[in-house]
Amino acid sequence: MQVVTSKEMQQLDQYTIETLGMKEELLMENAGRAAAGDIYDMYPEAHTAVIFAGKGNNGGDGFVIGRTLSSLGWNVYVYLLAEEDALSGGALYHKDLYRACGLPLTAGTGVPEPESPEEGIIYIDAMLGTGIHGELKEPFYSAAKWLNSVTAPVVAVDIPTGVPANEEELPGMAVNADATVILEAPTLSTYLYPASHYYGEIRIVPIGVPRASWNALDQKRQTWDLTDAAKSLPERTQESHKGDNGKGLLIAGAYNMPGAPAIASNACLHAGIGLLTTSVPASALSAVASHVLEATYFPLPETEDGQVADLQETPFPWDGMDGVAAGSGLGRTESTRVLTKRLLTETQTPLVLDADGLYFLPELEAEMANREHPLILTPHPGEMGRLTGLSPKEINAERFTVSREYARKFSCYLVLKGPNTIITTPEGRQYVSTSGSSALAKGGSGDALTGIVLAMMLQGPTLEEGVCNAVYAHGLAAEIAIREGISDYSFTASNLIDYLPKALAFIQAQKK
Ligand SMILES: NC(=O)C1=CN([C@@H]2O[C@H](COP(=O)(O)OP(=O)(O)OC[C@H]3O[C@@H](n4cnc5c(N)ncnc54)[C@H](O)[C@@H]3O)[C@@H](O)[C@H]2O)[C@@H](O)CC1
Ligand SMILES: Nc1ncnc2c1ncn2[C@@H]1O[C@H](COP(=O)(O)OP(=O)(O)O)[C@@H](O)[C@H]1O
Ligand SMILES: [K+]
Repeated sequence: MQVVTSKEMQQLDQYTIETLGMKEELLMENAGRAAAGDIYDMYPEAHTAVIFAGKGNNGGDGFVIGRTLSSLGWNVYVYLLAEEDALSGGALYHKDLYRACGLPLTAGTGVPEPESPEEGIIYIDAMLGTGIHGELKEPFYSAAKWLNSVTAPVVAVDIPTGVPANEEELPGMAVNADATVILEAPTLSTYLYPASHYYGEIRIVPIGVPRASWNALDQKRQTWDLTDAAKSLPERTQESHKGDNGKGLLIAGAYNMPGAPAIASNACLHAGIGLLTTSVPASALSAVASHVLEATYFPLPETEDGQVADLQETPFPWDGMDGVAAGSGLGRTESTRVLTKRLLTETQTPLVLDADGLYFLPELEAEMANREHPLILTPHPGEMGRLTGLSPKEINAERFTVSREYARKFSCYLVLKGPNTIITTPEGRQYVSTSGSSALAKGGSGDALTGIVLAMMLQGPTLEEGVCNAVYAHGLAAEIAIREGISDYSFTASNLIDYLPKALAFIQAQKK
């Protein structure tokens, strides 16, 4: 599923109408019909739709939805928040058709009187869609406020009115929908927070935009969902041996941080790696090994307090590896800086850096730029802030743009974590993972992700797909755990590791 900006959506629309010759009214008919069908299925007990329509195309969709739901047996009322003569194009055509069908319409700039709550009423927000600019003006401001006060379900068409489509700051007022029926493709704000909270349940309906229109659009941003994971996750062959499934080296931890390497190692092993060597400061080894039986170990020299030390001459076994991951729990000492520099310059395989492994990168930009082998960085917004000099708030407001600029600048794969983690390739292709749960907002979740990325990037089929699958499976494991009754209070990275086998089995089952 492609993810677009409002401008890209307009280009798609324009190509379909002007170049391919599909009538605007027909495209709107398709859109409204698809949305109405979805709303009808979503609320089998409902019998009445109260639709708030604007004067643009979002309002035009509202008239089609009204007419369609009426044909399906519902009572419908449209409140047009504009004078009737303000409409033009497809919206005017569908308003006239709605009226010609004898269906009720109130036009003007007032907001309807509040009604007593009644079972079976659905409010539909078809006021503004991707055409919004800036703060909501009247009468939409009051109408949005009014819709936010009703107890009945509110379904937004395409975008909740007031929410910008792109990476813009949320205005003071927006419709807080229970569900949003997105037409054809989601826009950026669907996957940006806090904007995404306003969407409620996300439902995406195809509206029949021809493939030719999509092919003409130069855009490289999409979701990564169950279908993508199932399609790309390679089948394990009967005759494979451990060497075929990737040999990885994980460098992590300290005497007082044995959890990070233990979690990352277990996650890596459960995500399918053939052979794992875990490298931890010597005094942490027995604690880690007692939790991870399947790894082999490469102890690191350490300081008196059990942190990595003096790694300048350490003969790391990376020559025999297919991939290396480093960072979690290493600390931010000079030794970590030395290690990070050696990793960037000496490893001849894909390299994953996370947590403390990201800390010294602003001092090692030349080494990053000169690196010839794939580099995969997995920062959370705080770490991304350190890499870019921006605040986490600024990062989250422009997650797509910030990730793309950084990944292209340093030719790296960037996994910007958070709800709807974004994976960006060195060429600027972007994937938004649709899996995840707020249960993951706990120490250790990131360590688990590092391990899963190390394992899955080595499974392929390409590194890009492997990294996307790692992020997807990580989020799905948390979702399944919550679905099966684990409280999001209690959920830990250990639960995530326990549920990873179910998540992978679920993805594999979709292949059948
Ligand atoms: N792109 C596509 O492929 C399709 C889009 N359709 C619909 O078209 C919508 C976009 O339509 P439009 O471009 O006409 O735009 P909208 O219907 O979102 O709104 C445009 C109107 O809102 C006003 N407006 C903008 N910002 C405002 C603010 N802050 N306060 C008050 N009024 C404001 C503008 O002056 C303009 O009159 C989509 O969201 C979707 O619902 C569908 O009809 C068909 C297919
Ligand atoms: N609210 C949330 N919704 C979905 N995923 C989340 C949420 N909060 C955190 N995550 C995920 O959990 C992981 C946390 O990683 P990180 O912040 O590095 O944690 P730590 O370093 O403590 O292990 C990331 O994969 C992130 O995407
Ligand atoms: K809307």
